[in-house]
Amino acid sequence: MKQENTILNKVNENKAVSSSEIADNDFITEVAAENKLAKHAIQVHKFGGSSLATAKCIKRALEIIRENCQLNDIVVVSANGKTTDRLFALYSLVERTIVEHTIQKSDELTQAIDELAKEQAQLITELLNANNTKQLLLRLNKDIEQLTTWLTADIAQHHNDVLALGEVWSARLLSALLNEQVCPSNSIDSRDFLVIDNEHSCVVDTALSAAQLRQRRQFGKLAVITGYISKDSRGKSCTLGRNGSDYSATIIASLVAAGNVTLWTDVDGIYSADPRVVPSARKLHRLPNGVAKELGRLGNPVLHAKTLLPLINPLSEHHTHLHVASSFDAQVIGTEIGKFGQIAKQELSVTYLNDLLLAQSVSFIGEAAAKAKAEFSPICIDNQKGFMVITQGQQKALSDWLASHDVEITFKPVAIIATVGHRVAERGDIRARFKRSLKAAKPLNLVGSDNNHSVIAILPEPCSIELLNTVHHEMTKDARHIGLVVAGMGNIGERFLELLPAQLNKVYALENLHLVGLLSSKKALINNDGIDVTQAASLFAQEAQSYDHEQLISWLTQNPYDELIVVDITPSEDFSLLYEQMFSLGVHVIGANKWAASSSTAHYNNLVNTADSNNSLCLGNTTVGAGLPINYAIDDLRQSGDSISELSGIFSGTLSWLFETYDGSSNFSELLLNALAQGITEPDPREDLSGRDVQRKLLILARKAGFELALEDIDCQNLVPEALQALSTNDFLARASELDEYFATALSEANSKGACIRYVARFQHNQETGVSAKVSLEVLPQSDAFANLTPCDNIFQISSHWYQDNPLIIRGPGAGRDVTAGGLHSDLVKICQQLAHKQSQVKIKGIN
Ligand SMILES: NC(=O)C1=CN([C@@H]2O[C@H](COP(=O)(O)OP(=O)(O)OC[C@H]3O[C@@H](n4cnc5c(N)ncnc54)[C@H](O)[C@@H]3O)[C@@H](O)[C@H]2O)C=CC1
Ligand SMILES: N[C@@H](CC=O)C(=O)O
Repeated sequence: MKQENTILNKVNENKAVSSSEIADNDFITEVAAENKLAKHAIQVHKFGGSSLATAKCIKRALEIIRENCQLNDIVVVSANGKTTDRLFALYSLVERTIVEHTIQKSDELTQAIDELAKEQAQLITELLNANNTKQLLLRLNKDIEQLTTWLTADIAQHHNDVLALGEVWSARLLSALLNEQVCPSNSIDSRDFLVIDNEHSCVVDTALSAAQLRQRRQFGKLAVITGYISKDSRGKSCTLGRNGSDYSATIIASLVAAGNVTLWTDVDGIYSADPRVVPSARKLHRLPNGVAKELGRLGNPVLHAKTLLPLINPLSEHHTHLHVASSFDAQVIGTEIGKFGQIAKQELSVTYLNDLLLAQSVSFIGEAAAKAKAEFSPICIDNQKGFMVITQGQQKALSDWLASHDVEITFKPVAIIATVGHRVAERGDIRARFKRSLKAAKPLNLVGSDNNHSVIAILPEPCSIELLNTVHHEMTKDARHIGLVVAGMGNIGERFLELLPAQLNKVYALENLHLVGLLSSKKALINNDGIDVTQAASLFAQEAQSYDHEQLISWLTQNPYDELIVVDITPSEDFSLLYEQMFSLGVHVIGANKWAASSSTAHYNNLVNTADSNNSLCLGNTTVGAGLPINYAIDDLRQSGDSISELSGIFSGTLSWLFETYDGSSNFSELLLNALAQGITEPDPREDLSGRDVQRKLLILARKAGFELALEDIDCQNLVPEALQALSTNDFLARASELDEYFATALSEANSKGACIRYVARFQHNQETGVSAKVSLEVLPQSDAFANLTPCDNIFQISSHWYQDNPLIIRGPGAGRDVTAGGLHSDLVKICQQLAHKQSQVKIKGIN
């Protein structure tokens, strides 16, 4: 942020521009719209041709700009839709006309120019108000006259001037529309500042270009700059070649040291293989710079190696992140390219190139190979075996070059398929897996790239879609990255985190799980590169920052993982109210928190439906019985076709401990404080004593058993006297001795009958009488199954169609740090196992 501010100041210092320059470069509308832009960080946004193809697309781009830009940002545009192709076609037509001397072709030319002009005019009239339409149509007519002159009089001189018109029109139109509807804006022709040495090497004169750009930008106006074009030092128009607009955007970003470049395009990110032909391709949310560059070099359809060049400067302190996002669905998170840590470095992808040549010569062996490499930048080279792989377009130049050295060369048609990832060529396991997956294709050779970010297999035949799918499957089958966020770092949360490192080491299903977020009620530590699990608590203590729920949801929306699991170990109703948003984002939730599962019927049903419709998984086994498998047992009976008629037992570890231990020898309140200190009560022990905790648990189990019930349908005996109910937790604890008399009396009355007191939950369903449910203090004979538990144990008794005469009983510790944290880990493993079988769903707007 600091850096961005510095740059803004520099731009402002240099804002002195002569009035004639403004008039030349600025489209002035009668009243500029007041600034309605939302964000505040320097960014470059580039819109590709498909994102500006129609009036509808342009309006969508306008919306994206409104939501994502500030005035000092820069918008770079390609020509609208297929305008550049049409300009190319015009040029070729003229060339043919000249060669063939045909009059007929010149009619065709006039018609083609008319069509092009009409198309532009239509965009202008559809989008702009009457006055701006008039002005832009006048300028378009002038350009068309100029185009006709170039094409008919001096064509050879003006090849690039002709091609440049597409971007000029596009920038002018978007800038005018912004002026009308969003913010003050000016369009800039990049030939007015961007200077390169020549079209072939495209080396930018950085100092001159940056200085000229500073002069062209106007303070308080959003600059819309033409992509694709530039000029050489003699002032001649140049283009930046295929996908030149992306390259323009990154050059411009480097000139202004922008923090971000977003390429708004028709696909929603970079995938682990071309998703048009590999249905199981996964979106790569974060790609390290070097890996992205290698992908571009080896045929990725979205990325081009040149695009990344201006952003990768190992000597520079400044790092610009590149995003690829879909202008057709701006809410979908795309791919971010930049400097990332370990998780992003584990990503693997597969790419291929057909129609290549394997060139063999002694000139490619040993030290001599270096010259050939410098001259031709081959796709790969093996200087031991003396071959390199080049494009067909390089064949003639390479033959000529070797002929001049009087050396022989042979060429053989080949294709390549490569696995790309951070330093994969150094990893024996990946090479071996890649080799195995290629067995049927009989590769001629396997070569590691110079930067080690790819292993390239040279194929004797073109790479088939089938082979691409097979290799992709093998290389990425276990590569789903799962992010883990832990909310609540109290009694149970702390233990959960202590157990995490060992779990990650020994449980295979957790292989791709990364701890990425820790939350308490006030602070959050989020790290997309992963939090060291062995130091989670201390890192949280040192680095966590204040946050609010809006920020949390915004991060959850943008999270870069294939799957995200939130483990809710809070007692907070507020936090449980976020579940619906989490589910609608496809986030999975594991809860020890009972609020959501025992909320109102409408809210609960809505949560279940939202989770279902978004394929979100939700497990909450520890909400009842801590680690005991009671939720699972009920689920299993129900899913297997059994029907449950009765559920009863001791559902509270706290109350079990208290009543099993309480024999009158010490005060009830002393035991209560003792239980609190052991961590077996709820954070506020009145949640236990009021019966509410047991009431919630009975509701959760009854719902699991398939009954539609609400909390109010369960009678609940509150053991907290009215006078203590409304106090703060601390005040309640200070006055806990006021509980003693009631329990002393209840105990002595029960004992006088040879009985004991226990807090019992009972649910019954009967065809005739319907449902009855209550939680209360009962006097039980000492021989009762619920009367003789180890303190803190829970007991669950289930009667069902299958368990009629002899009920199913589950008994064991129902509260406590270890068993609850263990139960949460068990849920975590289950979710990860289920996610391992989940197919990723590829979403590509604009392609399918
Ligand atoms: N203690 C036990 O044996 C069992 C507890 N549970 C449940 O586990 C949960 C946690 O219990 P304990 O660890 O004993 O509580 P605790 O009070 O020791 O810890 C709760 C933690 O949650 C955090 N927190 C509170 N509100 C939050 C919010 N809105 N966002 C993020 N963090 C928030 C607090 O900062 C605190 O670190 C409770 O819901 C409890 O019912 C479930 C089964 C057994
Ligand atoms: N206080 C609860 C803890 C778990 O939910 C209990 O006693 O069971």
